[in-house]
Amino acid sequence: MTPATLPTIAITLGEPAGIGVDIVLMLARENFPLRLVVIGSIDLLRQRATLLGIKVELIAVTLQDIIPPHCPNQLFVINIPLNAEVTPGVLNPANAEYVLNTLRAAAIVAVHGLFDAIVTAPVHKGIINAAGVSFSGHTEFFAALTNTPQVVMMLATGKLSVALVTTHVPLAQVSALITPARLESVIRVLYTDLQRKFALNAPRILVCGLNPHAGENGHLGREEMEVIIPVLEKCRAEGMVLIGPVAADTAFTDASLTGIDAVLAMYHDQGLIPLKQRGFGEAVNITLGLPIIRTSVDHGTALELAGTGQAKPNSLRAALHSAATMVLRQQQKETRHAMDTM
Ligand SMILES: NC(=O)c1ccc[n+]([C@@H]2O[C@H](COP(=O)([O-])OP(=O)(O)OC[C@H]3O[C@@H](n4cnc5c(N)ncnc54)[C@H](O)[C@@H]3O)[C@@H](O)[C@H]2O)c1
Ligand SMILES: N[C@H](C(=O)O)[C@H](O)COP(=O)(O)O
Repeated sequence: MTPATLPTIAITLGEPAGIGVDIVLMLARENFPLRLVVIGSIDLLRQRATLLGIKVELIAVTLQDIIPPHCPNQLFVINIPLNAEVTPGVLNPANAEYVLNTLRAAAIVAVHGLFDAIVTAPVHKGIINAAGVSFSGHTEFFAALTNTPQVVMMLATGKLSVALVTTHVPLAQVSALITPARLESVIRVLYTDLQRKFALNAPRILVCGLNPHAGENGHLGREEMEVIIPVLEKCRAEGMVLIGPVAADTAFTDASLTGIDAVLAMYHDQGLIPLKQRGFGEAVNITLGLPIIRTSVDHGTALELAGTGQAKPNSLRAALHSAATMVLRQQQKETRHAMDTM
């Protein structure tokens, strides 16, 4: 790979009192073939680097600057100033707007093609809401910012990829949200992005039921018969390979997962408990359906570890790698397309 084709990736620091800052600094020590730009507070990076004893050169850049390939112990930073001083581990609603500003800046640069992808460090949903801003997650925030009607949250580790029909909603609302229209559009986004972003020509998707034993023919719940089965039949008629709805309790056994490219779970914990059981700390969160490439870590802000040096950067490393792979795949596809049309 020549330097000219290296992906340029923007990485947001997330909640300033959390471990996002720590793991970005830890990763900066490593060598990887990318151009990396951190979007966040340069003062915060400096203070946390001192606390952790990490020697790193922090270089402020603007959108006009050309970003060189990453060198260990060096970070290029688009500085977004904090609103208040930060104590590691201590949340402060005064910095909620700072966090949102980093996300807005990242989305803008990615949408305008200045950077190839965004990787996000974890934010604290509760403190943003406590500051008076309704916020349920990056997934929904980036969907709204980019006017994307349907996005899909998918987490992946090793050979297991799990996508969700509903995301950050109270459990009591899940059933009402599983409508034929939502399920069909989630399946279409998942299917298309598995093809586009993961180079799977004919993805095989295992679909979980909502109820115990996938409803037991309507005796334990009717969502399978009234919503899930009709939608699967409609999509199958177009050639999609959709298996299910299967009982979710055995959907994640090795036998059930054989030959499966992704599992579609009906709600957050149905899918993410087995996924994180398998690979917590190593998995990647990918937002499908967006006009930009966005990945993230599989963990939260771990406030108790901020500034201690105990946080592990593995999921962040995996998120960077996954974003870079998708960028390179897209570049190759565009090159092939350009050559085909010459
Ligand atoms: N991508 C994101 O922005 C994201 C993802 C998940 C959770 N969150 C948010 O994070 C906040 C805290 O969530 P939580 O407490 O449920 O989960 P958490 O992931 O922060 O912590 C769960 C456990 O895992 C440990 N842990 C987490 N990351 C680690 C790492 N990199 N290295 C070592 N140990 C690690 C923590 O110490 C804790 O014991 C919540 O506001 C939640 O919404 C954000
Ligand atoms: N649901 C995710 C998880 O459990 O890892 C997490 O909350 C992050 O979601 P966003 O990427 O939407 O912030």
